[in-house]
Amino acid sequence: MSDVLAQLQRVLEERRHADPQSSYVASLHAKGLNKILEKVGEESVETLLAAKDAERSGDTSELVYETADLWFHSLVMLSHLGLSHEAVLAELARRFNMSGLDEKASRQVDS
Ligand SMILES: N=c1c2ncn([C@@H]3O[C@H](COP(=O)(O)OP(=O)(O)OP(=O)(O)O)[C@@H](O)[C@H]3O)c2ncn1[C@@H]1O[C@H](COP(=O)(O)O)[C@@H](O)[C@H]1O
Repeated sequence: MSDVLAQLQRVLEERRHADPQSSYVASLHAKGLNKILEKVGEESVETLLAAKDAERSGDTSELVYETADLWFHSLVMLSHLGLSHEAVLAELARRFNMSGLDEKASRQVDS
């Protein structure tokens, strides 16, 4: 499973130059950043609503589905701007062993 993101990244890169008529990802690239951001926003809201439903019902299947949509559209956004999931994974790795509370406190001292 760990190379799912790498495989998807390769497809997303190929789609940057593909025919928009033949590919959903290519059609998003062709429509431009605002359309991609609109989809990221839509999928964010759908994920929030699915999380509330999951808490209420105990059924998490819709939450997994919507989170996959959100991750997918976020990856399209990064790809559109010449970035990949690797930049995000590197940032998460950089944060290993860094308490979120300590990180927040260090920002408050800086500002
Ligand atoms: N993982 C995905 C993936 N997840 C979600 N989606 C699409 O994202 C869209 C989600 O938007 P909505 O739920 O809002 O559905 P919609 O109403 O059809 O969307 P809009 O018309 O409002 O834009 C749907 O069209 C889904 O099919 C995806 N489309 C593609 N991929 C991956 O990207 C690869 C390349 O896809 P193509 O570019 O289509 O070949 C595929 O092989 C997959 O691996």
